[in-house]
Amino acid sequence: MKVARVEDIKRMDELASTKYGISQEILMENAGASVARLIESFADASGLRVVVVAGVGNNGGDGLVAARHLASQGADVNVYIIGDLEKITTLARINLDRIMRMGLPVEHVAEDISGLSEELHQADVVIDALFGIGLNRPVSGLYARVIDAVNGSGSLVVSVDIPSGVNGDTGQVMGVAVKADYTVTFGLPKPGLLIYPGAEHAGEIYVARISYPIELLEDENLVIETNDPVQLPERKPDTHKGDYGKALFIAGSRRYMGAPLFSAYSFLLAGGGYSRLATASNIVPYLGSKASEVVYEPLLETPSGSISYANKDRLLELAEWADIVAMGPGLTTEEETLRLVRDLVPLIKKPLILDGDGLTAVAGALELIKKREAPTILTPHLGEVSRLTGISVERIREDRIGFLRTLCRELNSYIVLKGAHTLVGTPSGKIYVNLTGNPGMAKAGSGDVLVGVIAAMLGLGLDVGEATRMAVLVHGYAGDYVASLEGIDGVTASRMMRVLPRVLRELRENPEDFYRTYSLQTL
Ligand SMILES: NC(=O)C1=CN([C@@H]2O[C@H](COP(=O)(O)OP(=O)(O)OC[C@H]3O[C@@H](n4cnc5c(N)ncnc54)[C@H](O)[C@@H]3O)[C@@H](O)[C@H]2O)[C@@H](O)CC1
Ligand SMILES: [K+]
Repeated sequence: MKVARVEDIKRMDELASTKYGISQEILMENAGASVARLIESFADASGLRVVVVAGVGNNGGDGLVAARHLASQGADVNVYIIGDLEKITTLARINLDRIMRMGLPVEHVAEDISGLSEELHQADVVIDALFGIGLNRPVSGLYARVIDAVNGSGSLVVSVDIPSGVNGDTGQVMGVAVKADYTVTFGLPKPGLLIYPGAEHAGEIYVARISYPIELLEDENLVIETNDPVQLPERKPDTHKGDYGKALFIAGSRRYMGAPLFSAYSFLLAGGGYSRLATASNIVPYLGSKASEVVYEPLLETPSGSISYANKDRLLELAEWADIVAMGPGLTTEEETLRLVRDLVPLIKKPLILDGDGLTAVAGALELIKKREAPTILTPHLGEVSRLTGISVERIREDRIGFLRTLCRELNSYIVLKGAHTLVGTPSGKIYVNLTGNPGMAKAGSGDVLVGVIAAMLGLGLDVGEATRMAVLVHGYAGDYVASLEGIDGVTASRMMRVLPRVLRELRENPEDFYRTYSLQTL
């Protein structure tokens, strides 16, 4: 499903009216009605005690429409307007007038919120229509007190479009924000509902289409979407291992034996054809006993046991042989090895996945990546991308999507920005918000599995963008599967690796299950 930023919604809104004659008033009516419909789907409206907390913008207008619909179903609705009535929008004013003529109790709250607080406690359902995507500054004063009162009410909270106080584009909490049980969002989901901390405030998300034409909902200009599965290429009968990718992993050291194993073996378990692991010679016997399907290339070591610079020419030869190269897992940060990585990056003419210590190697030398002609895939978490770019984690968090779009273009790379939720960006400026995965995966080794899965998806024949995002989806799905078996604390790289084949089979044979679990619900 596409995801709409505030600027996208404004464009859709404009087009709905100019191109299709669907006025803002119709959209507001549908929006408010959909909120009422959701509430009616889980509670009998008759006698239901509903409190609507409305601002003076169009988000408040939606709340007033919901109030009217619920009242006409017999609900006991109380409306509180918060904000400067001089600034009320035309449509909110029209809808305020309607409910006043219907005799609904409406109170304007200017300072004292004790009456409102009392009502909030008594309510069965609170409709949060204070701010929507028009929020443009931090919340303070009366508004902050009202939001605190909503959060402290203990009543069920339904947010209109987005929890008030959450930034629609970035998911940042602008001072304080409503914690909703449900959010009904209009047209398309907003990035702020999918990115943390906004995602945590949104509760269960419902998308109400409010009669936007499909053409607008699927517009090519919408650059963000949820990461939905792409079709996995079939394994045809008349094929051999070379048809599923020849992958070269440059990984590992005497200190890190798991990382190379997880990468090189996950490649095979996720469907890849030929896995070759170039690694510190001392650890090859151990790795061979763990994964004998992998082909090993024992490399010369530095005295401390990481891959030495002397292997450069041999590694370039191997890269010539390979279809895909992955470099980084468990390499250590020994300067000699990092120098080797830096020198190899621009010379490798194949799609290159750079992870972990491979990313550390190029921090401060990003021109090496820019120079590459073959595709580059980077898989940093927030800390690594901060080191890579010199931009602080806090700054990146303020607008992950905007940051990632810029970086992908600047580095001409596909970038997986790990975290909740993981984002995948492409050089052309597309962003995919991944919805699989869980906090149990925040554990050593997890990223190494991802490297192998990306290589496998390339090996299966997906293009680079599809392979990267499908790998992220599969990886998270595997983490969720293990969590369902072992509990969230029991998610480990080796368990995830072992369930990769099952996850792929599910996606091939039973994709409906994926959609049932991960799709946003529509109203
Ligand atoms: N554009 C669309 O396609 C549709 C929009 N609709 C609704 O319209 C909403 C957007 O409406 P608006 O643009 O009027 O904006 P909002 O209703 O979200 O809020 C804007 C109002 O809040 C004030 N405000 C912003 N930040 C504040 C802060 N921190 N403290 C105090 N006041 C603050 C603004 O000055 C303005 O008065 C959407 O979220 C949605 O609920 C729906 O009616 C359906 C269609
Ligand atoms: K809201």
